[in-house]
Formats: sequence, C-alpha cells, structure tokens
Amino acid sequence: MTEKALRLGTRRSRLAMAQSGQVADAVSQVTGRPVELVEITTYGDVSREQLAQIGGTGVFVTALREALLKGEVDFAVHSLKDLPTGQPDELSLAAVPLREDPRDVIVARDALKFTDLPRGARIGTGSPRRMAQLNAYARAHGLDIETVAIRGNVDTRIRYVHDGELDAVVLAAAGLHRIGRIDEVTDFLSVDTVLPAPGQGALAIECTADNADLIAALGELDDPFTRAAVTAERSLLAALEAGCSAPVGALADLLADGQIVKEMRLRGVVGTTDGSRMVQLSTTGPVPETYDQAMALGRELAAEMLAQGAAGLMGERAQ
Ligand SMILES: NCc1[nH]cc(CCC(=O)O)c1CC(=O)O
Repeated sequence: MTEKALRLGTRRSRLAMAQSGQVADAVSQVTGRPVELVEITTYGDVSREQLAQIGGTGVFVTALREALLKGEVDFAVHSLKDLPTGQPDELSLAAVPLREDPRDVIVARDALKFTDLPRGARIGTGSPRRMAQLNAYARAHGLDIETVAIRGNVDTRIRYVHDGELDAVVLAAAGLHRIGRIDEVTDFLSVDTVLPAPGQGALAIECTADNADLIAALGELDDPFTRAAVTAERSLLAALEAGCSAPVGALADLLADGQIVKEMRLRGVVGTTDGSRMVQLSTTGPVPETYDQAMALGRELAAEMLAQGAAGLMGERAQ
C-alpha cells in the first residue's frame, strides 16, 4: 500500500527548489512517505523593488505560510534568515536541520580576493548588513571600494560579475553550495570581517501547530545545536527591534577546549551602511539547553549593544 504524499510548499527560485528538494529527500527517508513539491509564488519573487524598500521582513515567507494555513501544503522550507523573528501561534518550527557554512563569500572577477580588489572596485549587494561591514573594513584597512545596491536571485547576481558590470558580488556560501555553484567563490569572508545574517546557512521546516504527528516526524531532522544558535541570533535581532533587512549581523558558535564543549559565544554587529559607525560586541554563556536560555543570551547581548547606541545606527529601516 502506498501512503499519501506529503505536500511541500516551495518557492520556484533555483535556491528554493534546491533546498526543498534536499529536505524532501530527507523527509521521505524519515517518514517513509513520498514528498511532492508544490510551487508557490511569493511577493519577494515578483517585486522589482529593492528588498529593503519593500520592508524586508517576511516577503519570501508570507505566501508559503498562507498556503500552510489554508491546508494547501503540509509543510514548507524557508531559509531561516528570511523568517521574521515572531513565530505565529498557528505554525510550528518543526525542525532546524544542521547548519551549512554560515559565511558570506565574494564572487569576483579574475579570481580576486576581497582585500585584493583594486581602487574604486564596485561590489554588489542588496544587504545593508553586508554594506556596513564591508565599508567598515575598507575604512579600517585603507581599501577604496564602492558598495552598489543590487537585487535578484543568486544567478542574476553572479551574472553582474560575468557581464563586467561589477567587480564582485557578496553572497551566502550556503546558497551557492545548495545550488551547486560553490566553486565560483573567489574568497570566503572570515566572520571576523563580516558577521553573517542571523540564521544564515540554516533552514527552517515549518508546519501547522495542530499537526502533532508531522511535527514529531519532521523533528527527526532537527539539530539541537543549530536550533540553539539560531534562536540566540534571532533573539538578538528581535531585541534590537530590527527586521531581516536591517544592518544586523549575528553568529553563535561553540567554544571548545579540545573535544569538550565549554560555552556558547554570541557575536553581534550593527552599523551604518557606510561603515562609519559600528557597534560590535560578543558575549559567552553556558550552552543553552532550553529555548528560554537561548533567547536570554540574545537579549543580554542586545541590551549591551543598545547601551552602546546600536538603535541609532539602524536608521529608518529598523522595524
Ligand atoms: N537573501 C536571500 C537569501 N536567503 C537565503 C540565502 C541563502 C543562504 C542561506 O540559506 O542563508 C539567500 C541568498 C544570499 O544571501 O546569498
């Protein structure tokens, strides 16, 4: 007897299809049921406006969530960094699988590294967070670069470099890895130079909160450390009252002594897009064992950053 297929709601972009396809295979393995992809168009996919102008939070996510709530699909996969920090009561974050490489990367012409870009080099990114940190690094190290606002999917962005319109673009390693273009990276940016977006490299698997059986099945794909880390990062973002398009970077990782994990460290940064003013801090604490402990780590760091003037650096985009 064949069981009814589970319906996975997905955006149509190459990245979304790639990550949904990978999750579909994993879910099929743990549930023993076939998984069918159901394509859904989101506002973020059709709009030509700059993402920051649309308002940022949730543009990629809303249509998928509506399909879940209408019962058109059984579960959905989001890039966790695109997910608004407030979790609706009717929906459950059933799994946060093991995170991919969280770093940002450069795809540049002539295999150039970020620090080898020539004077006046134009670097494309739609992200105020990336602009702020690249410009701050350039100021501190005497690089002369110009950050240029672009948007479009990953393939479109890389094309700007191949067409010679830009010297480089900044992208997430995870996205390139998932669509099979990681070989085109010319420089992996240290997180000491550019802290990634909260949740970058992680996926969120969501279903309706009333679907206990599916929540339990999807839960097998959950990685508790990734979940704790992204919970702390997103708690920081929420406590700064910033949206996903605000110039906020955050990364939680484990501090180990040999094989023994000692603590979790959470780093955060906020800055003006020109990189002239930055607040960058970190905190460490016991590895969170509960949701509340992970949330508390993020709130603590946010309070310290706000005390140093973080709110004043987020501009009118803060939301
Ligand atoms: N902003 C769009 C977006 N959302 C998720 C990823 C891929 C990386 C990830 O899963 O964090 C990307 C592309 C990018 O930033 O390069």
